[in-house]
Amino acid sequence: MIKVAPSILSADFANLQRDVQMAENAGADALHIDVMDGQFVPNLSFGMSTVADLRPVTSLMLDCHLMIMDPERFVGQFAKAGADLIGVHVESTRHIYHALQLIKDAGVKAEVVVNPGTPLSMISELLPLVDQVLIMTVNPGFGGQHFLDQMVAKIAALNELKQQHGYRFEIEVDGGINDQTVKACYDAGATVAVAGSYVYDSADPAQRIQDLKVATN
Ligand SMILES: O=C(CO)[C@H](O)[C@H](O)COP(=O)(O)O
Ligand SMILES: [Co+2]
Repeated sequence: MIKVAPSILSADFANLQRDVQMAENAGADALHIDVMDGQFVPNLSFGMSTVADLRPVTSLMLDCHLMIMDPERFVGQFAKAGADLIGVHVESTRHIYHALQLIKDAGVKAEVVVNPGTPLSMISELLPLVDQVLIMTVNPGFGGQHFLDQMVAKIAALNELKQQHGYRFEIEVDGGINDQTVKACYDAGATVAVAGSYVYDSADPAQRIQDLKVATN
């Protein structure tokens, strides 16, 4: 069964505590927090103060997906705010290895993220270091986009590398996840699924979290 990390990008920001606690009560495994700077992606969202405010209201693991340029400038502050895992895009910095080392030095789980157009060869040297790899299944920046089917082969290729070398990282997928696409990702080797609009744009978001789990059971 896949682990589910609802993305609060599609939550009601005026009722964020309610929407986070709903996810926790519904059996979510983590909370996905999309941080955008208007530079790396053409959108703005949350910062570290949102992470700090959410920390005391949930015991869910806080999975912070940084879609910002030169993320090494901020990883210390996100760790201090209460992040449990910090994801940085390989495309967002000249010093990705250093950024991941900074995350680990801060005592937080480290994740490398790859955009749809970025080949896995860009992250091969990083695989022994990371706790999680995030394969973007949409172009980053917005919720509610369509899943890119071509990414299923990329997930399978990453899982092949994982098995071949005995790596222990989790494989997360993000973008366009619903009860159909989650199964294709799970079958290809994904272990964690982010879902924003599928969960929060529903009349019964708690049921949707369960639906994702049932689809991969
Ligand atoms: O990183 C993201 C966008 O850049 C979001 O996590 C993702 O898009 C979730 O939204 P949805 O499930 O609606 O596609
Ligand atoms: Co995300």
